[in-house]
Formats: sequence, C-alpha cells, structure tokens
Amino acid sequence: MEFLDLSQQISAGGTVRLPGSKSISNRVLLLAALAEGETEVRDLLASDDTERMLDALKTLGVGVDALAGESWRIKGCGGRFPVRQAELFLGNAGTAFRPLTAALALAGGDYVLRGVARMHERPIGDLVDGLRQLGGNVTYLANDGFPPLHLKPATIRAGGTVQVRGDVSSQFLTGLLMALPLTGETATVDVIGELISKPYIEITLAIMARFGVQVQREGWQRFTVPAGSRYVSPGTVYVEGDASSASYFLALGAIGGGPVRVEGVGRDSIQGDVRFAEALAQMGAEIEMGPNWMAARAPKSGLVAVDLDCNHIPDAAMTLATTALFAKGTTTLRNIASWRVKETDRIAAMATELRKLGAVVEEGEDFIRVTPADLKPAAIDTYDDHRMAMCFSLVAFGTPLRINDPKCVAKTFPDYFERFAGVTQAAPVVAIDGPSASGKGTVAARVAAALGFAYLDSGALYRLTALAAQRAGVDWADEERVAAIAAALDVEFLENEIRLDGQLVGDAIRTEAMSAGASKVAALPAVREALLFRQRAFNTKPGLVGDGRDMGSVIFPHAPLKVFLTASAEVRAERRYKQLIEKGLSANLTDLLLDLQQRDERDSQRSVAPLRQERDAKLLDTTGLTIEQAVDQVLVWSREALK
Ligand SMILES: Nc1ncnc2c1ncn2[C@@H]1O[C@H](COP(=O)(O)OP(=O)(O)O)[C@@H](O)[C@H]1O
Ligand SMILES: Nc1ccn([C@H]2C[C@H](O)[C@@H](COP(=O)(O)OP(=O)(O)O)O2)c(=O)n1
Repeated sequence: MEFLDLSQQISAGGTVRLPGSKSISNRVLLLAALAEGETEVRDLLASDDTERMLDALKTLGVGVDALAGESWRIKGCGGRFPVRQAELFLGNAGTAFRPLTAALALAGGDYVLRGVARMHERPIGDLVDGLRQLGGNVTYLANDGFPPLHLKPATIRAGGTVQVRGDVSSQFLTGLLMALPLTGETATVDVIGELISKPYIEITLAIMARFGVQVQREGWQRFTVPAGSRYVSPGTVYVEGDASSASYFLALGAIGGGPVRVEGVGRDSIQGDVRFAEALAQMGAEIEMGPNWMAARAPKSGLVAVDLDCNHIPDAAMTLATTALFAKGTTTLRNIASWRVKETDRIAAMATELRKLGAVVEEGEDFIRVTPADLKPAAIDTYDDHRMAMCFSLVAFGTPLRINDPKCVAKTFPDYFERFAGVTQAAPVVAIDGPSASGKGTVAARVAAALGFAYLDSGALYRLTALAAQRAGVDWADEERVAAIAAALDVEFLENEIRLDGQLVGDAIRTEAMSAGASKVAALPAVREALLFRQRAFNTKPGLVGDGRDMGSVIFPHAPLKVFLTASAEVRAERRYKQLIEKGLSANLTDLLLDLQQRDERDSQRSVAPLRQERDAKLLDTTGLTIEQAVDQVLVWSREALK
C-alpha cells in the first residue's frame, strides 16, 4: 500500500489557487452535452470524477475536445446522444453516475451503467423510483435499489408529477431536475420531507439557468420545468474554484497561524460550501472575504469548539471534524446522516481514524462529537475517500502521521499534497549520516541540545532490534521474524537512557557483538521498512536532529540540512576503543579497526539505504577536529539552513 508520511507542521501561510469545483464541473459538462450548440468550458476540474464524465460523454458520441489549460470544447447534441446503445463505467463518481442515470433514462436509448464495488453499495432507488414515475424503464442488474442499472427507452407521461424523497441525497433531485427538459413536457417534482444539502440544489438551478432553462420553484418543496424547455449553450462557461477544497486551506490558516488565502471562490460563489468559512469563524478564526477569494488566520486566543447543524455543508463539515482537534472543548457536528452513504461511511471512518490518534470520539446515526487530546502518531486509513485523506492532513499540526493511499485525493484534487506542502512549514530536520565512530551521536546530541530540538539516535533502533531478536532466540538473518520484532519493538527513549519492554537497556546495545548484529539486521529491507515510520514520528516541533546512515537519503529526504560526518578509519577505531574502555567494556584496537572496516563495507555495499554521502549533504571530516569544533561547524550550517 502506498503511503505519505507527514512531519509535524509548525505554521501555515500563503495563497492557493483552487482547482475547479467538482459539483459545478460535472453539471456543466452534462448540460453542455445536452445543449444545442458548442460550449467552451474553462477551468474545469481535472480529476477522476470529471474524467469519468468526459469518458462517458465520448462513449455517448458527444464531441469532446481538450483545449489549452483545463479548458474543453463540448459539442452539444441537443438532447439526443448520437450513440443509442452503450455500456458506461463510472468508477466511484457519484456526480457522474446520478445525473447520467437521470438523463440517459429519458434520452431514448439503451444503456448499462456500472461503477466500482463501492458505487454498487451506494443507494439509487429513490432516483430510479422518480424516473419510473416519469415513465422511465430502469432495471436493477444486481440488487434492488443499487447500481448497476439497465436503462431502456422511456414512455414519457405528459404533465407528470414526480415525488422524490428529499432526505437521502440531493444528487437525486439534481439528476431529476437536469433531466426534466428531456421529457419535452411540463414536469413537476414534489420533494417529500425535509430536503437535505439545499445549497447543492441552488448550484443545479443556477447552472440550468445559465443553459437557458428556468425552473419554477415553490420554496424547497416543488420544482416545475415548463414544457418546451431546452438547453442552449451560453458560449463560454467558467467553472468556479471548489469551495469544499477551499475548506482544507482555510482550516490550515485557522490552525497554523495564517493567513492562508484561497482564490477561485468567495462571497459571490454559488457553492454552499463557502459557508464553511462561517463555521470556522464560529470557532474563532479570523475570516476575510472578497468576491472570489477568502482568507483565514488563527485567533490569538486559540480556536474554540462548536455545536453545529452541518446539513448545509455536508462535505466541508468533515474538515471541521479534524479542525476540532485544535479547538478548546468538545465539538459536535449534527445532522450529517448523509455522511453514511458517501464514498465510505464517513461517520464510522472519521471516528475510527480519530480514535487512532488518541482523540475522544462519540458517534451516532447522524452526528459526531470530537474532544481533543494529546495526539499520538498513527497510520490513517482513507477508505478510497479523497476527503478523508485531505481532512487528516490537518492533523499534522498536532503530530507526525502516516496517510495511507494518499493518491485517493485524485478524485477531486490530484495535487492536494503538493499544495499542502506549498503553504505549510514542517518542523525542520538536521540529518547527520556517516560511518561508525565518526562522532555522529556525540555531535548530533549536542547540536540538538543547542537548538532545543529532539534527538533521534537511529542506530539505537537497529541495535535494539538486534538485541530483542537475540533475546527472542531469532536468528539475525531471519528477515521476516526480525522485521516482525522491529515492528513491535516496545521502546521508550528517555533523557540518557532507553527502555526496551519496560526495562532499562544500559550498555547492552553498545557491545561490539551488538554493533555487528545491528549492522546485519540493518541490511534487511523488511527491517528498514518496519522502522521507517517509527523514525519519522520523531520529526516533531520545534525540530529534530537525527543521526545514522540514511537520515538524509531515505528517512528525511527533505531535511533542510544534511551533514556527512566522517574521519579516517584509524582515528575512528581509536575513538571507539577509548569509548569502550571508558565504559568498562573489553576491547582490542586491532580487532576494532578490522570490525569497523568490515562494518563500513557492509553498510556501504548493501542494496537498501547504503551508507554514502548524498549529493546535497555537506561533508565534515572530523579527523583533525575536536568535538567542539565539529559541533560549532554543524551549528553554523544549521543556523544558515533554518533561517
Ligand atoms: N571530532 C571529534 N574529535 C574527537 N573525538 C570525537 C570527535 N567526535 C566524537 N568523538 C569521540 O568519538 C567517540 C565516538 O563517537 P560517537 O558519537 O559515538 O560516533 P558515532 O555515533 O558516529 O558512532 C566518542 O567517544 C566521542 O567522544
Ligand atoms: N540510520 C541507520 C543507523 C544505523 N544503521 C546500522 C548501521 C550500523 O552498522 C548499525 C549501528 O548503528 P550506530 O549508528 O549505532 O553505529 P555506530 O555508533 O556508528 O557504530 O546500524 C543503519 O543502517 N541505518
């Protein structure tokens, strides 16, 4: 499984130009395809969801041409798709599946619509019932109420009234409304019960109007499309930035200092999720807004918890769940039952993953309640849900963490994590690598103390693994079992001591036998993999100095300062000899030199993370230097690099 490890973040600030809105992009594409005339769609979101829609339209015979940038020319088919029989695969794209179901059910052809397994678990029965009331001929190919679907030509009933439940997914109503003009008749939709996610219906009505169809409405209960309504291209359409995507960056500003400014959505937006900014303001964030931009910064007194009905911002509300980790008090997000039928059961997923970090979470059928706690590093699962991945990136302000399957953000925001990195500053790392007894540990510990940073003695982890394996009677060459031991190591780093399985280890890991053992287990790829996140989890505020063999190359490749510390083999052997004798351990200088040369050889020649000077590492040869001189040089470089 792919993953992304995030260091703890220190601050956030800057400007982000948002990708196009997913909701607007797919609605505009469908209406442009159904319209008379050509439409140029500018600033379209480039993502999985829009790709599914574009592919579907191509399959249906619609002329789709990519122009420069994220612009497309769509040759409208005037309500009649050229291809009358087709099978469409729509992945996990709800914003493609629902409206296409509605449009194709009334478009007079014979179509099969499929998606990924999760899509086949997401209900569509209420939409199908609505289409059947209009005369649609829809069959379920697997389970009643769920995709895949088979659509055959409808027998349209004149002057029909459709009843559709409003409390399931507003995408059903959106789909129906957008398809109604295809009947050619006057058609009315009555919404039964409370309509959820109303702002999404506003988007639908606004875009239909842009394509020349005025929906007459009575509140949120009744919508009528007059006979003879037809879609006509408005020529050029600009897609607004995605307001849900804006929520992550506004939250970053509110948590990480800010200001973080997003461009592409603002006060004049037709997207309901811009109201996320109000929710953030209720938490204390300072918000500024212009017609097409918004900015957020942290309040001096810190964020505070809220108790909020989130029905109007179902997607952006997820961002509040992780923002709550940085607010004083318990946050309750209510009226979010729709989370349960999204890309995943988002209430369950959110609760499970927040608990991994140590947060206190209570969940109900339609609410979630989050109380902050001291956060601890964890590997977060994302459930093929882009919003899970993006929401949990905010957690990096509280603890380093691992995000599994980070590429799921491609659904709406393929370069999310690059943009995240662009407006955040991670806790810095000074990476010190080099051969045995070059002085890494001594120098690293003193530099860490001088800078007020944490210190990671990564070699100790390999030594501890070797020791734990020996104690468990596991051969150092048994990769699988040694890796399992490394993954399960119960260690605690104290000021000047290490506890393994609750007991102080003392010099048991410093013997030459354990040096050799460490070098052997360190050559096993599975062992290195097992220790990777454990090492990165040390990268907390205000910063870290790490020493080892691969700090700069593998563990912290983005470290602002990398040092390669070395000295002649003879000098290093002498240093190690003195060190061992001082500790009261037995040693022989000739053997030590030989051991050290063998170990250098093994550490340099192994296939994974070999010992070598990185191209961007500064070389420091300590053969003729005192400890103080070596420390001073690294401190000079650190102050330059961390400015
Ligand atoms: N620049 C230096 N000059 C002299 N002795 C040093 C220097 N750096 C380190 N030492 C000594 O060498 C020994 C080995 O250093 P250590 O930090 O354990 O190396 P490493 O972590 O690279 O194996 C220590 O006893 C340390 O005091
Ligand atoms: N980041 C690291 C740290 C240590 N190792 C390996 C290589 C060394 O032979 C052993 C022991 O490392 P350690 O830094 O404690 O050893 P020295 O003090 O330099 O002799 O672990 C590694 O492969 N990668």
